[in-house]
Amino acid sequence: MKKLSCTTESVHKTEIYIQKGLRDHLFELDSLFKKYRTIVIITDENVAGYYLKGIVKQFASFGGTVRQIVLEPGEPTKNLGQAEEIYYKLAEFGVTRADAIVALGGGVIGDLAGFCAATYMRGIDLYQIPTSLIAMSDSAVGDKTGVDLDIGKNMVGAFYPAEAVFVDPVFLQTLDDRFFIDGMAEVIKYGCIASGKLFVRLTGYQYQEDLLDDMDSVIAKCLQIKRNVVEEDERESGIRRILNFGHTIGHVIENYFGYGTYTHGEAVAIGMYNITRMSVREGITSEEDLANLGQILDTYGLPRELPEMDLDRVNAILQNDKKFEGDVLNLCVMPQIGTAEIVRVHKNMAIELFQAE
Ligand SMILES: O=C(O)C(=O)C[C@@H](O)[C@H](O)[C@H](O)COP(=O)(O)O
Ligand SMILES: [Zn+2]
Repeated sequence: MKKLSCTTESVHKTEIYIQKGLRDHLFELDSLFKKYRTIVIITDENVAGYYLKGIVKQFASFGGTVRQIVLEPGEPTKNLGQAEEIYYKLAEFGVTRADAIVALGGGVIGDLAGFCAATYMRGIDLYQIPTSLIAMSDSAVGDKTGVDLDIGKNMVGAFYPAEAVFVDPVFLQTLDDRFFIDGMAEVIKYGCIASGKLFVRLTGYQYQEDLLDDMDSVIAKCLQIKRNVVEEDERESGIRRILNFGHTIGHVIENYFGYGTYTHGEAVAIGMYNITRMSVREGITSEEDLANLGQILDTYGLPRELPEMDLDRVNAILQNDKKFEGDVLNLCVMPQIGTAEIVRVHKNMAIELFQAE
């Protein structure tokens, strides 16, 4: 037998910059960007209306060609057909492996543009400029890219690190209220799974303006937690599963009602509350912590009651969850606010998550 080993250069450093007003100072980052002949900015119509012109101008100052791809907003855009259209556009623009994609938008744009960056010519450089709270506090960091299939959320994708992520909370000033609240579900998730202090802090804001004022440090806390988890387990074979608190139920709801009917955050909020209801029944979590979780979801205007669903259809969707290991589903529960634990549930029992007590 001949034996070879192949060690690849898979360790990658993503720089994460968090600063109010950063979006007006991108032109100062010439050391990062002047090496690209072409930079393609992928965004959606809503974000383009507010910001594209200003951002293009700054990227143009690096001397290369700046191209734009503007997509319809919303989760239904995150599909393989759309990715294929993007590949053809990139080819038409003459994009090579020496060029870069900038994802300017929320979670949908970040996941889709990231997936195209990961797969076009087997990978070109990617930068993320998140403009929604969900993307700033969660999805733009951690290397997950992907698209939805009819049978499940994020079913096709790649772990693909960005070169850098630029977080500017000032973008949130133009974010629709429903999507601000949507992002708060992920922020609350970080309090639930890893920081009781963050959870308590989030209960203390009287007005949205106060929270917005503090947003750079709230986001920094979420991303610090996420960074620590992802550094330990990028490919989700262990601790990274805690980031999926509320997501097994959440992904089923998003898929069941059609992507975009419930926002991701709304579905995750229902998921966090109902998995916790189950863990109270199992004696893992106290009634008091469930009540505190319910209270904070109410305060931020997030839903928590399971909508009525046909259990056979639910079960069919549930079986495509990515947290299955063979017949066993790994579920994140919250023993106490600020802590997380993975419990293993057989696939025949998983449907109980959706059953009234
Ligand atoms: O980054 C992660 O890992 C997360 O679980 C964060 C989630 O908030 C995010 O929605 C993620 O995209 C879900 O991942 P998936 O693998 O369950 O599709
Ligand atoms: Zn999520």
